[in-house]
Amino acid sequence: MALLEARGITKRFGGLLALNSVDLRVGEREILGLIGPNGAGKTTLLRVLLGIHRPDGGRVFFKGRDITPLPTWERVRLGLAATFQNPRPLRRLPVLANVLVAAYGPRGGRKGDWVKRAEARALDALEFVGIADKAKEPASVLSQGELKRLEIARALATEPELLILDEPFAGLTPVETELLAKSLARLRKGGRFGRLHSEGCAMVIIEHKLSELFKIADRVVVLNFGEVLAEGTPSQVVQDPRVIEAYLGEVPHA
Ligand SMILES: Nc1ncnc2c1ncn2[C@@H]1O[C@H](COP(=O)(O)OP(=O)(O)OP(=O)(O)O)[C@@H](O)[C@H]1O
Repeated sequence: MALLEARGITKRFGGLLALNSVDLRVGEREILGLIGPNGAGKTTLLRVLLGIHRPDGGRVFFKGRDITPLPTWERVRLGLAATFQNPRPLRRLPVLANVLVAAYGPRGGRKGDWVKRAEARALDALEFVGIADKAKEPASVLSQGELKRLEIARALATEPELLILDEPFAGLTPVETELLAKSLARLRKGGRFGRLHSEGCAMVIIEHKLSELFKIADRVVVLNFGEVLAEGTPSQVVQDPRVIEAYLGEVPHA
C-alpha cells in the first residue's frame, strides 16, 4: 500500500485548469521528486495534498484513509508536514519558539507528554538542521539559508511520516545545499535524532535544482500544464525526449 495516494486530482482557478486528473503515489520512505516548468501546477498539487486547496475532482489517501475532506491540522496530526517556498517565521520570537509552535501542535500532543518533551524535541530539531546555536536569537537575524532550515526544523518537530518540501534548496549556497541534501537522506533512513524519533520519513520534494534533487530522489514525476508528463527514475526522466523538450532543454549535469 502506498503511504500517500492522490487519484485524479483536478483543480481549477476560474477558467484556468491548474491540475487535470493528476495521479501521484508515494511509498514508505520513498523520496519523490516533483518537477516541471514554472506554472506547471506543482505548488497547487502540494496545497491540495495538505488540504489548503480543495480539489474540484479526485481524492487523496494517506495511510489508506481518505483524507480529502480533512482540514490541514488533522492531516498534520496523522503525520503529514510541509515546508514552503517562502518561509514566514514569527520574526520577533526566538528561533526556538518558532519550532515550539509546531512541537506544541496537534501532532506534538499525541503521546500525552507534550509539555515536558516539546522543548527538548524542538531543540533536537534545530540541532538536526544545524542551527541550534541560534535557538535564543530572534528569527529575524537568520539568513535565507537558515530560514529554510528553520522551516524544516518546524516540520521535523512534529515527527512526520511524510514531509512535503517546496523548493528546499532555493536560496541556499552550494555548501548549504549539500548539507541539507545529506540531512534529508539521513531523515529518510530514520533513527533517533536526540529525542526525536523517525521510523524513516518519506518525502515529496519540489525542486528546480535538479542535479541536487536527483542525488537523493528515488523517483521523479514531471508535471507540465497541470498533467503528468512523465515519471520514472531520475536517469529515465532526464533521457525522456518529452521532458527534454518541455522542461530540461538539455540533460542536466550530475
Ligand atoms: N490561488 C490561485 N489563484 C489563481 N491562479 C492560481 C492560484 N495558484 C496558482 N494559480 C495558477 O495555477 C497555475 C499553476 O501554478 P503553480 O504555482 O501550482 O505552479 P508551479 O508548478 O508550482 O510553478 P513554480 O515552479 O513557478 O512555483 C499557474 O498558472 C498559476 O498562475
